Amino acid sequence: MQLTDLLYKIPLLATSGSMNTDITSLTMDSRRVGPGSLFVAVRGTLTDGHAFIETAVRQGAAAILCEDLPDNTADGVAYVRVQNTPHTLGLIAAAFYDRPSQKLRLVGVTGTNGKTSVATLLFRLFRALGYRCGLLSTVQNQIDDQVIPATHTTPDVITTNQLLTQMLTNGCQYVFMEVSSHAVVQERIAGLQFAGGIFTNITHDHLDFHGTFDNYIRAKKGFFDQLPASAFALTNVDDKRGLVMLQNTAARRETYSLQTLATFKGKLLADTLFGLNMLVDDREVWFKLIGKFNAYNLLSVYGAAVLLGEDPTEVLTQLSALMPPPGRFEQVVSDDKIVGIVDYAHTPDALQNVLETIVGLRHTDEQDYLPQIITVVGCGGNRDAAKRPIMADIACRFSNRVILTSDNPRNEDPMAILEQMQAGVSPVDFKKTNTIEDRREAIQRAVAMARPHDIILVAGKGHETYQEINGIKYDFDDRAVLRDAFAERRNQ
Ligand SMILES: CC(=O)N[C@H]1[C@@H](OP(=O)(O)OP(=O)(O)OC[C@H]2O[C@@H](n3ccc(=O)[nH]c3=O)[C@H](O)[C@@H]2O)O[C@H](CO)[C@@H](O)[C@@H]1O[C@H](C)C(=O)N[C@@H](C)C(=O)N[C@H](CCC(=O)O)C(=O)O
Ligand SMILES: Nc1ncnc2c1ncn2[C@@H]1O[C@H](COP(=O)(O)OP(=O)(O)OP(=O)(O)O)[C@@H](O)[C@H]1O
Ligand SMILES: N[C@H](CCC[C@H](N)C(=O)O)C(=O)O
Ligand SMILES: [Mg+2]
Repeated sequence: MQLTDLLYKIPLLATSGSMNTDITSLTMDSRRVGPGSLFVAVRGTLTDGHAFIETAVRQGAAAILCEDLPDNTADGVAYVRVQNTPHTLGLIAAAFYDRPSQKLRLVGVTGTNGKTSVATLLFRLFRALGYRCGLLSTVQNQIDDQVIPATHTTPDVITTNQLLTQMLTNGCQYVFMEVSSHAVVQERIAGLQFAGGIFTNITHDHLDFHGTFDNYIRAKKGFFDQLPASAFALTNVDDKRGLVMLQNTAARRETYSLQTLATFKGKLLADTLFGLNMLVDDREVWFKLIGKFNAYNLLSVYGAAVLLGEDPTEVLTQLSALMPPPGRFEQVVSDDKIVGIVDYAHTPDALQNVLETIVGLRHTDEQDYLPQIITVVGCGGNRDAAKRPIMADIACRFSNRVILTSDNPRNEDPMAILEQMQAGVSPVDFKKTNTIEDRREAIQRAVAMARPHDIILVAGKGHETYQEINGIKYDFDDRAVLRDAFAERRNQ
């Protein structure tokens, strides 16, 4: 495609070289530049892509898109200066791939917690309703049955356009994707046309990246600000910031709630270890998911499906048969009835929700013995440090025993992270905590201390199948470790 076609309608600040150059690939990473590439220089958090313009030229780049032109330009290479390269990249990627997002119905889900759950449920629901579908999520990307590993919650905008193109080729009519706050700020959704947007909730997370909670709210709201008038914007009005999200959107405003008047109204009747019983728009339904937070997730999925034109009764029938996504309240039960729960709760709010759910379920158990709750939890390295003491405190408040351990230390010292977690534990709670840096040992210890009917929550990693330490991802799966520990207990 010619550079001039890619730049159609894009405000240019300066150009040099021929705009009729043929562009055969797009990239924002100099290491991927080849002959015919358009290299887009993006200022990142670690380095500045502008520093790699010369490298890109040496590797055969046909054109450079940047915010600052280099002092020396090379002959035969086109240079284009724009105000905002990541945003422009989104527009160019859409043009380069012939606007796949406009040819199918793309629905985005944003919020601190619940994005994967809602996007995955929508994907499974629409497949059950007979459509071919695509999914872009933290756990994995999917084109019908074909699984494509995911590296981010929201891929970069080039990858997204490539995947959408593949989805179109495979006949997908609907695509459901998670929209992380990082992605909004880094313009990873620029140029995508959404048919709908869903807001789940907003609580403490990622303050390392956004700086303040207000910036974090603004980032999430940025998704709704860019929705077109043809889209729907479906928000959770029970969340304090639910309506703020829709303040400036051009999209049709719709709401869901378990507490007040809304377009889609739910009422929780029962929350058990076997599932949720709810009234959804006055119809009584049993779902296989557990926990009040999932009542919200289900209600938003139902609302979105109805807004996309599906029959409410059919939607509820199919939805009631769906299982939770991997690593979300996933149960591993021992022969002697210790209940292991692996959950991706990696924020204070998620941890509290899951533990409140477990406390509630525990009381429904008809044993003489009140089961104990043992929580194994850690916090990721190179991520929001402010949540560490808070999560440790929450774990203690809702559990009988807590084992603090590692969760993807990345490039940080695991013991330093654990000390920051310990700082959140009150002196009274301290005696119920242990700190075991090695996550496998921590889970084994929890299993050793449990009695039949006790509940072990292993929080933070959910579906993850690795533990990342100093840039290396070692095989690690909470579910497998729990299963092994249960098997060992049986053999003793
Ligand atoms: C903090 C963050 O979001 N970082 C992302 C960002 O990296 P960055 O801004 O630090 O990039 P950089 O390394 O400074 O490089 C700047 C530019 O120079 C380019 N470069 C760099 C080196 C080189 O030799 N040549 C070159 O051209 C890079 O390709 C980049 O375009 O842009 C990169 C390229 O797209 C991403 O891979 C990277 O994700 C990192 C790996 C990451 O861990 N991100 C997490 C925090 C994230 O995005 N998480 C959210 C989910 C959060 C949630 O739970 O809600 C997600 O959407 O996954
Ligand atoms: N609607 C919700 N409200 C609060 N907590 C939730 C909700 N849905 C799920 N959770 C909790 O948050 C955890 C993560 O859920 P999920 O993976 O769906 O969120 P996410 O927004 O995709 O997370 P990420 O930002 O890592 O992509 C779950 O394991 C559960 O503990
Ligand atoms: N999407 C989140 C996932 C965190 C999961 C947790 N296991 C961790 O590694 O901190 C992030 O990248 O911040
Ligand atoms: Mg997710």
